[in-house]
Amino acid sequence: MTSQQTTLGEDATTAEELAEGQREISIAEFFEKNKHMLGFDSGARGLVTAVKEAVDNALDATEEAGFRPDIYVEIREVGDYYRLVVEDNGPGITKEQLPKVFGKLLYGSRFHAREQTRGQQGIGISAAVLYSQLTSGKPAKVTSRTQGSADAEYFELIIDTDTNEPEIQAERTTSWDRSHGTRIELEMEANMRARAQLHDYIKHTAVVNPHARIELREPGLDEPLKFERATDQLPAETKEIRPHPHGVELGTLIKMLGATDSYSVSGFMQGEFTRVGKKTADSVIANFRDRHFGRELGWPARNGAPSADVEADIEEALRDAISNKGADATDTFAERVANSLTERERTSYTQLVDIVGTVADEVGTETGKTFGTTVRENAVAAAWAELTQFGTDEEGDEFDRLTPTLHELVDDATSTRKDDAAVHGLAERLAQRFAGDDEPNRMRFTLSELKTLVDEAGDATEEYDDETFGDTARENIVESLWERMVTVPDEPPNVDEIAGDRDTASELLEAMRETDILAPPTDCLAPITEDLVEAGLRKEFDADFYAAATRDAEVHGGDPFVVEAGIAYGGEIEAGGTIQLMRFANRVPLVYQRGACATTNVVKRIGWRNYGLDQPGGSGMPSGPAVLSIHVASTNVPFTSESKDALASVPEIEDEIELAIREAARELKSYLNKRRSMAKRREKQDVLGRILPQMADKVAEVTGREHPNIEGAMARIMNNVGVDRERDGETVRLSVENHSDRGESLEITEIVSAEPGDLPDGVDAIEMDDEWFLNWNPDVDSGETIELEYSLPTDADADATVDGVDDEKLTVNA
Ligand SMILES: Nc1ncnc2c1ncn2[C@@H]1O[C@H](COP(=O)(O)OP(=O)(O)OP(=O)(O)O)[C@@H](O)[C@H]1O
Repeated sequence: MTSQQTTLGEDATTAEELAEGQREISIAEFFEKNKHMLGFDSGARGLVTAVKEAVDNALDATEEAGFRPDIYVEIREVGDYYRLVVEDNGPGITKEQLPKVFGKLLYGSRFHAREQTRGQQGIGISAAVLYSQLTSGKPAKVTSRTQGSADAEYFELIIDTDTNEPEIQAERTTSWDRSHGTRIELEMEANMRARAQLHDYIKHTAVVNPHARIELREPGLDEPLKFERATDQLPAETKEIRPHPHGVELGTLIKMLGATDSYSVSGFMQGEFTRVGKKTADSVIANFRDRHFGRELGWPARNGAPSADVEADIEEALRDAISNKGADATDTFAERVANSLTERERTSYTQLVDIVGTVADEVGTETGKTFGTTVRENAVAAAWAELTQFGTDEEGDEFDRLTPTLHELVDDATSTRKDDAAVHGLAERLAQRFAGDDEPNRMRFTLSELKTLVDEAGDATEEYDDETFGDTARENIVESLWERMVTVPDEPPNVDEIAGDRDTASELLEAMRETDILAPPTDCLAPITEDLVEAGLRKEFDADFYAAATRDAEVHGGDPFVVEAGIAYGGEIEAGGTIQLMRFANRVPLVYQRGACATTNVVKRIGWRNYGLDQPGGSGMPSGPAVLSIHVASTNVPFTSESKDALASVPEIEDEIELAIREAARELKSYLNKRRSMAKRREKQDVLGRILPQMADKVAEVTGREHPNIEGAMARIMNNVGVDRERDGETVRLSVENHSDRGESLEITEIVSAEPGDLPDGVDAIEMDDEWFLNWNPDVDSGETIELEYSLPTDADADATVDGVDDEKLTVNA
C-alpha cells in the first residue's frame, strides 16, 4: 500500500457508508438540476422555449388530426411573473392522458414512432411545466376538449419531482368556446429580453407552415402579430415506417428478436423491418451464414494433379472406396462423379456431398443397387482426398493438390513482383493450414479465421523466406480466397436461438448492415417542397431573386431524411454584414446555437465567391443582401442536445445540406452573372447613347452632308434586337432586326389611337376604350429582319411595347 493510500485510508468512507447516501435519481430531479439541457437556462430563453414546445405540439396535434392549425399565443405580465397561454384547435387530449402528457417527463406518442414530427422525445411540454412550477410555484392550468364531447376538462397540476408523476391539484369539467383543442397556461419567472428570438421563431414558423394561422400577443406589441393562412393545403400526410435494417443497434435487435412472433430469421426480417422482402431476407441470411458457419473452400480437380489423367485417377479412387455394388453400378457411379468433378471449375466439400448424393440416387434407381450412407461417405472421402490431398505418403511421395492452386492465387493477388520461392512458400504454408487435421476436413472458415490463417502463413514466410507480405498483400489474398469460397446451405439458427446468444445476434446485425437494401420509403417524410420553400421566402422577404432546391431522400443510421434549401437575394434585404441564415428541422425554426449547428458549418465551408457572394478570407459566413434557409426533415433529426437547438454533425446529412445549398446557389450565380453582364451592357449603351449623336454631328459637319441615320447603329453595335418604326403616309412599318447571335421570340404590342387597316394574317386588332391593340409575336433568327406593315390614318398615334427580350438587349425606336 502506498503512503498516500494509507493517509487516505484513515478517514476513508466505507462502501456501506457510501451506500447509505446512494439512491435513485428521478428523471424530473435530474432535469430540475440541468434545465439548460432542455433550453430553460434563463428567464428570457425559458419563455421562448416554452412557447416553442407548446406551439410545436399544437402544430403536430392539429396536423395529425387533419385540422388546419389555428394557434393563439399570449404572453402577459402578471405581477412579478409572466403568464403564457397557448391554445390550439387540435383533437384535444383525453382526461386519462392529460395529466401524464403535462405532468410526466419522457411521456409522449412520438419517441417510438418513425415518422416526421416536430416532437420527438416526450419531454418538451412537461419540461415547460416543470420550469414554470420551479420558478413561480404555480401549477400548470390545462383545458382540453376532445372532438364531439359536450364539455372540456380542466386540470391544475404540477410534477412530483421525486416520482416524476403528475400531482393533480384541481380537476373539473368546464365549458369552452372551442369545439375541440387544448389550452395550456403557465406562469413563470421570465423577461422579454429574447423578444427578437421569439418573433423570429413565430415568423419563421409561419414561413414554413403556410397552412397555419398563428396569432401572438405580447406586452411589447400594441397590435397582435397575426400570420394568416397562405394555403388551405395541409402538409402531405406522413406514414409511420418500420425500422430499416441499416439503422438498428445490437440492443434493439435483441429486443426485437425477443418480442417477435416469427420463428425463422426470414420471417423476422420480412415482418419487422421496412424494405425487406423474400429476396432481401435471403441475401441477409446468406451473409449471416457466412458469418455464423463460415464459407467453404472449393478446389479444382485438374490443378496440381500428379497424373495427366485426373478423371481416371478420381474414378479409380472411387472404385477402390466402393465395395459390393457390382462392377457395372460401381463403374457408372465412379465415372459420373469423376466426370462431374472434372467439368466443374472448383468443388467444395458440401458441393461434393451433393454431387455424390445425386449420382448415388440416379445410379441406384438405374441399377437397382442401394448406395447407402456408408458407401456415400466413403465415396465423398475418396473424392475429397483426390481434390485436396496434401502431405507425404508412406513411401515418401508428396501429394499436394493445394499448393499449385494457392500459388497461382497468391501470385495474382499480390501486385508487386514477389520472389517466386517466397510466393511458393506462402502458398505451401497456407495449404498446410487448410489441410489441417479435422476429420472430415470440410475446409470451412469464417472471414476472421481466414485472416488469421493468412497472417500466420504470411508471418512465417516473412521469417523464413525473407520476403515481406504487407497488409495490402494479405488483404488481397484474403479477399480472393473469400470470393472463391462458397456460402454453405446449413439452416441458420432460429430467432429464439439468436435472441439468446449475443454473438450470434451480432453476426446477424453485421449481415444486415452488409447487405445492400433499398433506402427506406419516404412517405414518412413531408418536405416543404421547392415551390413552397420559395413561396415562404417571397411571403416574408421582398427580394429581387429567389431560388429553392429540394433534394431526394437519403438515409442516416436507418432514418430517411430530406434536405431543402432556399435563397432570397437583393431587393429590400439588408446589405450590410453577413447573410441571414434560417435553419429549420421538421418545420421547426431553430433560433439558438447557430454557431454549433451543422448547417452553419456547411455554409461556412462552401466557397461562396464562386457563387457571386462576398466571403472575406474565402471561408466563413458569406456577406451580402441574402437570406439562406435550410430545412432538414427526418424521422429522427439528430440534434446536439435535448433542447433541439442545433443539428449534430452527421456526415450524410452535412453532404446533403451542402448539395442542396449548392443547387440553389448555382441559380443565384447565374442570376448574378447575368445581372453583372446586363449592368455592363447598360453602361456601354449609356456611353454610346451620348457619343453616337455627337459623332453624327461631327460627320455631318466635316463632310458637309446630311446627318447620317444613327437609328439602328446602336442596335448593331450592341448586338441588340432593334425595333424601328417607319411611317410613310398611311403606311406604318415596324421592323425587327436581330443583331444578336441567337434566335429571339418577341411579344410586341402596338397600341394605336385609330382603327388600323390592311393587317396581315394572324395579327388582329382589339379595340378597348378607343384604342386598338395589335399583338404580334414574331420569331426572329439571328441576323434576320422581319417587318409588320399595316395602314393607319396619318394623324393617329402609335406606340409599341416589346417583351420577350431583356431590356438591356433591346433598342426600341418605335
Ligand atoms: N396540444 C396538444 N394536443 C394534443 N396532444 C398533445 C398536445 N401537446 C402534447 N400532446 C401529446 O403529448 C405528448 C408529449 O408532448 P411533449 O411535448 O412532452 O413531447 P413530444 O412533443 O412528443 O416530444 P419533444 O420532447 O421532442 O417535444 C405528445 O407526444 C403528444 O402525444
